[in-house]
Amino acid sequence: MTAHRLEFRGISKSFGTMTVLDDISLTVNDGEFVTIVGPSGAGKSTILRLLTGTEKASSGDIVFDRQPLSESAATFAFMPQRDALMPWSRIIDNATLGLRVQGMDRKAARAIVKPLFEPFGLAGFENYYPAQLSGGMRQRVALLRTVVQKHDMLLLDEPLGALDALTRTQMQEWLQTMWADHRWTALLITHDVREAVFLSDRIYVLSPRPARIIREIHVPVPRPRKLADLADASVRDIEADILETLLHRPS
Ligand SMILES: Nc1ncnc2c1ncn2[C@@H]1O[C@H](COP(=O)(O)OP(=O)(O)OP(=O)(O)O)[C@@H](O)[C@H]1O
Repeated sequence: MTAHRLEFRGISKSFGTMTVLDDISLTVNDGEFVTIVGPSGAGKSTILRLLTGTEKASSGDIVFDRQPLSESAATFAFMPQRDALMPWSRIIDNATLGLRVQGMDRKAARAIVKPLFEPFGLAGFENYYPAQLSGGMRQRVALLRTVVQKHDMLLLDEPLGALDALTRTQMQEWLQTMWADHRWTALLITHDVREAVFLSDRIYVLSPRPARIIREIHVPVPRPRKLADLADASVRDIEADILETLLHRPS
């Protein structure tokens, strides 16, 4: 039987008279990479804010490991679109920040983070400052800071959105490899359909606001994936299908 970690059951959310989310039901299974794609302003970030506790649903239930989220001890590691690194702190201190906030002392936090500098392509940059790193490297620091935190699920809000196209593509390939190695349970939000197809096991497509789920698409491409897989006809069909849904949404 599939192990759902996260379930949204009929979630709606309004701000005043404006309905943003309308009867959203979705699941994320253990070790699964799920992506939500949708038009700008549809309500994608609001979905993540319901999980981080910044917003509350107007109706419906959020369940984590079969418990209401409000009663569960689930922890989410959240990575925002901007890297949000502290410019005055060295990379090692930025990378350990999440662990320090969770109460770990500096030595223990460094011991966890340091071995990951190599696989994250950051070896030798421990004592640099964020301004001395490229955009792609800064995003890797932000992701490193996110994944080392004690978490049940990663929440990624357009984590590559601020990068140029080439760096973004390189980061997608790198992120895919990292995910294949670690199998974090992950919920990604993106506008980028190719990115969604390349990274995900499953994709939910949202309508414009008020956001409803209008498609759920499985991506049956074996892992590990290579960028060349995107050229495969079956993958291009999935991408075209999602774009068609977004552009000419069925009622
Ligand atoms: N706290 C709030 N109060 C009032 N309106 C809000 C609030 N938070 C979000 N909204 C509105 O809800 C809608 C959805 O916002 P949200 O940020 O979830 O969209 P999004 O799909 O993530 O957008 P984008 O892709 O452009 O980042 C927007 O119209 C936004 O203005």
